[in-house]
Amino acid sequence: MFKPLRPHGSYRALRRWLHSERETKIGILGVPFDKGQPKVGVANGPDAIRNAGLVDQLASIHKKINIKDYGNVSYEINEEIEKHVPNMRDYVHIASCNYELSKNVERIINDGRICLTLGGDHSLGIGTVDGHIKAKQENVCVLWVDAHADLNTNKTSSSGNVHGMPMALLASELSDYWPYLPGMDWQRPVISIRNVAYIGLRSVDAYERLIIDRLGITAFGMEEVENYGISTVVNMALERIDPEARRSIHVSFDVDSLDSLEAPSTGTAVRGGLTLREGVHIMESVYKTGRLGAMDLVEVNPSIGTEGDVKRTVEAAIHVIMAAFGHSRKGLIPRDAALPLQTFPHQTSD
Ligand SMILES: NC(=[NH2+])NCCC[C@H](N)C(=O)O
Ligand SMILES: [Mn+2]
Ligand SMILES: [Mn+2]
Repeated sequence: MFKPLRPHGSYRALRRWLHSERETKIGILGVPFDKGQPKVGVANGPDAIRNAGLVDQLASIHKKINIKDYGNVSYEINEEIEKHVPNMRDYVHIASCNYELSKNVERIINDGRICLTLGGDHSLGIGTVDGHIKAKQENVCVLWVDAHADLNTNKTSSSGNVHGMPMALLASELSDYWPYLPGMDWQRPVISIRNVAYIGLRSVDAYERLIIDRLGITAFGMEEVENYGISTVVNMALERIDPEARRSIHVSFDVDSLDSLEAPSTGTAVRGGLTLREGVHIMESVYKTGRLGAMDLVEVNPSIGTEGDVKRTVEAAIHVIMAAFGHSRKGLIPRDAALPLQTFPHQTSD
């Protein structure tokens, strides 16, 4: 079925490879952006995650983790975009911020790092997927882990919130459904929807459902997670979007994919979602492929809920990120260390 990138050798060698320390270079990018949805607070997501100790925790996974924090993306309003686009709130901000974001993501990946983008709302997926594809010359597939499909166009959206639209802007099959978007010429509808899979869906608008069915989009909703189990679901998703196991994987992880009991501090929480264990399982599976190219962790809103809710949500986000970069619930074998058996006291021979 699904073939992880691995050295040749025995099953034991493969197991060892999967559960040992692996050189991992990470570039962290914060996007304190909230204009893709109406609630205040989500712009503080990146700093809430950093302040909870993200970098130290990542560094503690093992010694071969190399982390560089590139800080937060800042952008200036592109004055030439005076045109607004119907039913896209704060369009000018969306276009300007994602332009900077795409360039930053492209640069971080070209620096040889896996780009970890901390949101901010999910409209930033426009820039991160675009930058990833530019850096990898198109050879990218996307796993969109979300309660929502984020597949509305400005004609189908009932909210006008652009965080409900990024996938529709990225998909080449939907390019004819958009009007000309001033200031977005850098953004090509870069990816075929055949290279995209959803996991976690449970709040899908009518037109989004129509598009998913018409285009035959790979979509594993909560029902499929129940029917097959998360392990089979991730393997099937990767098999569909990356059958030859050679693409760079982009995971866009909306924290609202998790059940609202696990991640209450988010703008559009939906009950009945993934457990934290399932979220972690998804990222462990992606890590094992060795082909994670970029990950977004979006929609953490520290202004929603109690202090305890915020803490739980941020911790959940960090668990999911840790799994993506090699933290193993089984424990890791130090790659170079030989077992110092002679030093175990119970093994001395008398
Ligand atoms: N990234 C998100 N949380 N998106 C929620 C989208 C909700 C709804 N489908 C809309 O278009 O407004
Ligand atoms: Mn969502
Ligand atoms: Mn989303």
